[in-house]
Formats: sequence, structure tokens, C-alpha cells
Amino acid sequence: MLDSLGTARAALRDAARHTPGWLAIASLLLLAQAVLPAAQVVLLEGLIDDIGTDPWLALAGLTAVVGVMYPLGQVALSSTQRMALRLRLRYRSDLAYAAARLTPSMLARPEVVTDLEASQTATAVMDDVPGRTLQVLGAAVTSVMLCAVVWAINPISGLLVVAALVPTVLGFTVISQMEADGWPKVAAFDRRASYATEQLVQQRPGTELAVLGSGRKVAALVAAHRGDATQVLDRMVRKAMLVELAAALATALLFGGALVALVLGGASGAGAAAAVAGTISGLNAIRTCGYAFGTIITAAPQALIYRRFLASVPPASTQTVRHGVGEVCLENVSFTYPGAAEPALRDVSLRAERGEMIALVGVNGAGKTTAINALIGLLGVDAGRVLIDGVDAATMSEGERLGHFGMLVQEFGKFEFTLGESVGLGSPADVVPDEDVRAALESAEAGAFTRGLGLDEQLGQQWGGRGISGGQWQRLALARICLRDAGIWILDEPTSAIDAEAEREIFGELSRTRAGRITIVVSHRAWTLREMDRIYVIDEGRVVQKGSYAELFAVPEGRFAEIFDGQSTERDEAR
Ligand SMILES: Nc1ncnc2c1ncn2[C@@H]1O[C@H](COP(=O)(O)OP(=O)(O)OP(=O)(O)O)[C@@H](O)[C@H]1O
Repeated sequence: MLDSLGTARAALRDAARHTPGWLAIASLLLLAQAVLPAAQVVLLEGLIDDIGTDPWLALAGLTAVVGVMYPLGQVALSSTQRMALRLRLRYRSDLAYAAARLTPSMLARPEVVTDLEASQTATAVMDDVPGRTLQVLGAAVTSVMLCAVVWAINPISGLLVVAALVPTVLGFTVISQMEADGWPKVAAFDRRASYATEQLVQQRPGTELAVLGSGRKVAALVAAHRGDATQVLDRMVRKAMLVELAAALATALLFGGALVALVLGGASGAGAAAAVAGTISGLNAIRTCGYAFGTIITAAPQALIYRRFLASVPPASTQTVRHGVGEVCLENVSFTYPGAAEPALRDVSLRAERGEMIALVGVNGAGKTTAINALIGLLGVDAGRVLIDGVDAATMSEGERLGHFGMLVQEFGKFEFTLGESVGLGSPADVVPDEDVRAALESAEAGAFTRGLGLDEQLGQQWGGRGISGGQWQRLALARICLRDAGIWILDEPTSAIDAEAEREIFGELSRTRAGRITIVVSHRAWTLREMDRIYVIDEGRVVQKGSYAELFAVPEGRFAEIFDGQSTERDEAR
């Protein structure tokens, strides 16, 4: 109940801040609508009293009330809808900006992602709350005014008319509690169902599933998760229905009581007729109030998640890219994932200076990505330190630390915006000069296929734009890192989707331009390691070997030679 009141208050505050004009218009119209039932009672009583003498004034008044009732209701509804549209836009853009302020370590927490998704759903229902709140307030005004005019005819009836609000309010309070408990469960099932649905409807995974002929299995997962959500919703709706029925029965009894009190109270014929008409209008107002209140109650838990989420997001901070880093070290770093039996990193130390290219190699699951995540601060290490130019990175803010790095991850983004926008994302600056974008494209060996395109060329066929290959997408991702030009480049399998010729060119370019930065590469291809100043071989979370390409191949029983044994051409060449 308190949550619903808080939600209603916050929604009115938002409307006053972001759409004050429409809030004022909607409030006035709903207030005018709210006084009509009481005006009806007064005019009706006057009309019946004066029917034989001078009924014209009351008749004109009553005709005017009936005449404006319908259009007033319609215009009030349109005003609340226009208010809702403006608020929805505001809520959605506020959420987008909040999501943009999330740090990588926050995004790594599943509960943050769940809240982000629930907040997105919330924006679809929150916009309706100010209009519904005005309707509830209007119904309260209607009840109080009806109480006043019916009270003048029969005080007990007047009281009972207002008392009839109580079961509705109590009933919806109970429902509110049930929904607050149920919605988080529904959201969790919905999230899984939405994820599975995306795999079917998005072009790339959808096509992969269609080729495999396995889409049906994913559809079954969607159905199962939606089924679980429906079960929870179904239980909630069943209980709500029973509560609503009980509240409606109590309301009917109170109204019946008001009518009986009128009859037994000996009101005049005109007074009784007018009060009966008034109490029946009152019943309609309370029904509207119940529905509007129900909408607020349903929106309250979701709105609460939205507001809590927005409040939890740190304020915007502009990232400053650090270009010239002298040295970076991991010093005796150990880390165990929560719940894991074995550490993913055991006493790992590595070091690189400006101008050096180093590589991390190892079999799948050896700990390379974990070491990189420890380096950039995506996970808090259990022991050891990360030093950037001699400063313990743990003492830096997350934004400050990230400013030292440019990172190309294995699952790089394929941002289907314009070419200029997609590459421009490499820099946090709002405006990126076109020539910088072009230079970055050349450095990433993406010049040949983008030279004929304008930077305003839309990428992605689903938008009617240019379709490009997987390897070309990877070059655009690399172009972002070139554009960023941070002091430390981390390239996790940077050429995994790229053909051998372009791969050679990319590694040649990386080697030529290495002087001003530190380059850290994760690679499974032996020949790409030849240019490295040092290679760290990681196995089961430990650095088990380190040295140049030739030094490592010179130890036939070493782990490096074991891992790259199949790539013997390189081994021979190395010798
Ligand atoms: N989020 C996680 N929670 C628990 N364990 C994890 C998590 N991420 C990775 N691991 C485990 O930590 C170990 C190291 O994983 P890591 O991803 O660092 O390997 P990798 O060397 O990068 O492998 P690949 O070459 O396949 O990318 C593995 O045993 C892996 O299963």
C-alpha cells in the first residue's frame, strides 16, 4: 500500500516536472468531471421540487451537466494519454542514459542485468500512473462531494456512500501485497523466455538454429519459461479475483445500506430520488477508482525497481583515455570464481613496457581471459596487485582504470549504426573527426572495403543497410581500438574471423605501430606469436613458461611446444 502511494506521488512529481501543462489540463478536466455527480443530485432535487412551478433553470443546468459529461470524459482521457506519452519518452531515455553509465563490473553482476531488464518493462506501465492517480483523486472528490449533498438529505446515507470506498481500498491493498511478492518471480521467468526468444528472432542465431533444425527446441524453452510465468500470474489473478469479489460484495452492501437509510429516514420524494440517482453515480465513480487503483498497484513494484535501479547507477563521468602508459604489471595475482572448487589464477605475474608486444597463450580454460579481466579490473582479485605505471590500480576509480585500456574481446560488438558511428564508438569523445575514423579504418586493414563508402553509410541489412562479413565486422571492431589508441591494447583473438592474408597484414601493422603503446595479445595461432617480445604460457591458472617464440620452441618438452605441436611448420621455421 505504501509502495503504491509512493509510486503515485513520485509519478505526479515526474508529470509536474516533465509535462506540467498536460498535468494541469488533465487535473482540471478530471476535477470538473468529479463534481458532476454531486451537481446532478442538487439539480435533480431542484428539478423535482420545481417541476410544477419554475423548472427551467434546474432543467437547463441538468441538461448542461449531462451534455458535458461525455465530452469532458473523452477530453480528460486524451489529456492523460498525451501526458503518458511524454512521460514514457522521458522514462525510456532516462533509462538509456542510466544503462550507459553502468560500469563493466556492474554489468558483470546478474542481478544488475535483471534489474535493468525489469526497468525496461516498467517503462511500459509507469507512464499510466499519473493519469490513474488523478482518476483516484477524482473519485475521492466525487465521494466527498456526494457525501456532502446526500448528507444534507440523510446523514447516515452520506456516511455510507463514503464508507463504500473502504472495501475497495482494503481489497486493493491486499492485492498490492500479493503482486509485490509475485512480480519478481514473473520477471525472472520472463527474462529467460525473452533471452530464448531473441535467439529465435535475431537474424544470426535464428539462422544458425534454422540451419541446425533445432529452433523447435528453443521454442519449447520459451514456452516452458512463459508457462512458469503464467502459472505465477494465474495464481495471482485467481487470488485477486476472490479479493475483488469480496470487496465488491461489501461495497454493494454499504450502498444498499445507504439506500435503505434514505427510505427509512423519511427523506422527501425529491430528496430520496435525487440521492438514489447520486449514490448510483457514486458506485460508478468507485468502480473507476478501483480499476485505476489496481493499475497503480500493478505498476508499483515495477516502478519501484525502475526508481531503485536509476538511483543505484553512479553519476555520469567522462572517461579520459590515457595514451602513454610506461609499464603494466600483474604481481602474484590469485583469483577463485565464487563457488568454484579450483582457483582460476594462481600467483600469476606478468609485465609489459611501452613498445612491447606480449602474448598470453594456453589451452581453453587455462585462465587467459580471467588474467585479462583481473588486469582491467572486471573482477576483484583475492591476492596480488595490478600496477599501472607503478600505481596500484585498486586505488583508481573504475573509469580512471578503464581509460588506460583499449580492448578487443572475442565476442566483439557488431554495432549496426552508420559506419562513422560504429567506429566512432571507440572514443568516448562526443565528436570524432572523420579523418581519425578513416585513419583507424586503414590501420585495422578495413580501408579496402570501406574506402568507397561514406561514413554515413548504414550498416546491417535489417535496416536496409550494407551487409558485411564476419571478418569485416572484426576489422571494424579493431578500428575502434585503433581510434581509441589507449596506452594499453588488449587484443583477445583479434583475427579469429579474419583470413590469413589480412591477418598477416594486421599483425604487421600492429608490430610497426607498437612503439607508443603496450600490446597484449591472446592468440591460439603460433605464427602470430613470432613478433612478440615475450610469451606467457598459462596452464591451469599458472604461468608455467615465459620467453620469446624461439626460446619457447627450443624446449621440446615445454608446455608451449606441447600446445603448438600440431603447428609444426612454425616450429620448423622458428628453428
Ligand atoms: N564466470 C565464471 N565463473 C566460474 N568459473 C569461471 C567463470 N569464467 C571462467 N571460469 C573458469 O575459470 C577457468 C579459466 O577460464 P578463462 O575464461 O580464463 O579461460 P581462457 O584461458 O580464457 O579460455 P579460452 O581459451 O577458452 O577463452 C576455467 O576453468 C573456466 O571454466
